[in-house]
Amino acid sequence: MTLAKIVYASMTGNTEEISEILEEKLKAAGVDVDRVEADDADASDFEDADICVVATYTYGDGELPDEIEDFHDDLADVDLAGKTYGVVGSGDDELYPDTFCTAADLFEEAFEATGAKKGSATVKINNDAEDEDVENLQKFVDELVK
Ligand SMILES: Cc1cc2nc3c(=O)[nH]c(=O)nc-3n(C[C@H](O)[C@H](O)[C@H](O)COP(=O)(O)O)c2cc1C
Repeated sequence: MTLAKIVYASMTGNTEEISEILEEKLKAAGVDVDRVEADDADASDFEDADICVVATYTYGDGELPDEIEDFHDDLADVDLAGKTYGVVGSGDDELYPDTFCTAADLFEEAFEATGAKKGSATVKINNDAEDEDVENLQKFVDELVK
């Protein structure tokens, strides 16, 4: 069976909820899911997954949250050739228009260096997921599993 691993960072709950939506939709598509908070995850965990997903908010001035920084940096040391990856970001496009979801962009760059194939365009969500975002997350999952 196909295994997806979702690693997420969330301070106030928006990204955690997004990761739960992703888990639910992947399971509905017949995929086994392992969803782990960044603090408890290691980049090498992705080595036994078929689909690798990161969901992260953006902090500071367009920065990675502290708790997912090591995970991000350690992706440079893993070989994910043959696997599919996808990234989802939560940010605030009104308060931080110039750095909206840039942590998600940093993960996309890191994944590109692992040899994994991008399964879907990065989904960027303004704070918590609304109906339109949930539809975009469904498309994201559909593309990752096909
Ligand atoms: C101090 C601070 C800095 C932030 N910086 C950014 C930023 O640079 N870019 C952005 O898109 N969002 C930024 N945000 C907004 C959060 O990423 C956004 O509220 C997100 O939904 C939080 O996710 P969470 O509920 O999973 O913690 C910032 C929030 C705080 C509190």
